Amino acid sequence: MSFTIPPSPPARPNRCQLFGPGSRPELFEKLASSEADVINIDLEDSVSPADKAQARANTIKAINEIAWGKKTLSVRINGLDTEFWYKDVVDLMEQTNGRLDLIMIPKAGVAADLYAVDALVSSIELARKSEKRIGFEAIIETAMGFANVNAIAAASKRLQSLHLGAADFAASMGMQTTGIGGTQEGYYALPPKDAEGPRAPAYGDVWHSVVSAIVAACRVNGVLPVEGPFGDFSDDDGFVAQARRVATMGMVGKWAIHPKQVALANSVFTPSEKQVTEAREILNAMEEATRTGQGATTYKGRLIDIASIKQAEVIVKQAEMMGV
Ligand SMILES: CCC(=O)SCCNC(=O)CCNC(=O)[C@H](O)C(C)(C)COP(=O)(O)OP(=O)(O)OC[C@H]1O[C@@H](n2cnc3c(N)ncnc32)[C@H](O)[C@@H]1OP(=O)(O)O
Ligand SMILES: O=CC(=O)O
Ligand SMILES: [Mg+2]
Repeated sequence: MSFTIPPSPPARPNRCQLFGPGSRPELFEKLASSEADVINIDLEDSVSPADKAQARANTIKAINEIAWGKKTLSVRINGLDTEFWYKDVVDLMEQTNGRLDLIMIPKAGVAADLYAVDALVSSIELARKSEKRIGFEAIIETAMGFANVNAIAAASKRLQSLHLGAADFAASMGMQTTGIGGTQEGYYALPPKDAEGPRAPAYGDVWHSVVSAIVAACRVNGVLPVEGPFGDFSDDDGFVAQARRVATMGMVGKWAIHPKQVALANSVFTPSEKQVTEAREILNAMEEATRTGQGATTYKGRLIDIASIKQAEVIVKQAEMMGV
């Protein structure tokens, strides 16, 4: 271990974040009664420019009037290149009753984007003598955000989670696709021309490098790494495959852009009984090994050692936090 110990991320479940446009108030009660851990009311790209002011007013009313229970409540503000964002922040903070938990900053490109929002939020909190400190979420969804992900992850003490926004990311990177998340038709390799057997395409994971960069930046800075949208809500298997891939890579949750995706995300990001049992058995086996002076032993025919304790603890801690 380095002499520098990374901070721990917030200890709250973040398996699924359900989004709904601020311009569709008929959805708000449905967001509140869903099984998602986090609710994101959107003022950005799901709201047309003509509806921005009304969506903001709807959102403020909903924060104040709806019973959100134990949910983490977040609002995605407009980008820092727009005329809307400052008023999103000011009105949300001045006109709500303290129930708002997080502000989500889209298209974060440089650390100073978070600094700017932090300065505004801090000033409003000071003026209002507010005891609660609003947290931030930020989306990595541009080439610039990808290039600066480590600085962004370290930019503000308010930052609680970093997200991959596949749609804007694809556009910003000039990727040849209109698909939002998941396996992309053009990203495949073929076996060599003279290899034996059928020449079936093997699809690769086009999001792998940015997911990996986000996870590492988050883990260094005590921030939760979260996967963004999967646009084709008719494809449950595709959603689950994408979610399982990023869960295996270290992400803790995924967005739902339709209510049918909530249970899918919750099932992937809640450790299964089998995983938890296995993790506990590994911890027991290592306890026994330590008692007999061994650093390494075998479990189900495979090597486990002191590093296995840390791996197993990740799963046990997740399970304890989620009450499973
Ligand atoms: C892509 C990049 C991004 O930035 S993603 C993040 C921003 N986007 C969003 O917030 C979009 C969120 N989703 C939506 O607006 C809608 O789900 C879309 C995809 C447009 C589909 O809406 P709609 O045609 O009403 O769906 P549906 O008829 O299949 O609905 C079935 C029942 O579920 C409800 N529903 C729908 N969407 C939500 C939602 N987001 N949250 C909660 N409930 C939702 C519908 O009202 C409908 O309910 P009921 O069965 O009539 O009672
Ligand atoms: O904001 C999300 C995205 O995919 O773009
Ligand atoms: Mg986006």
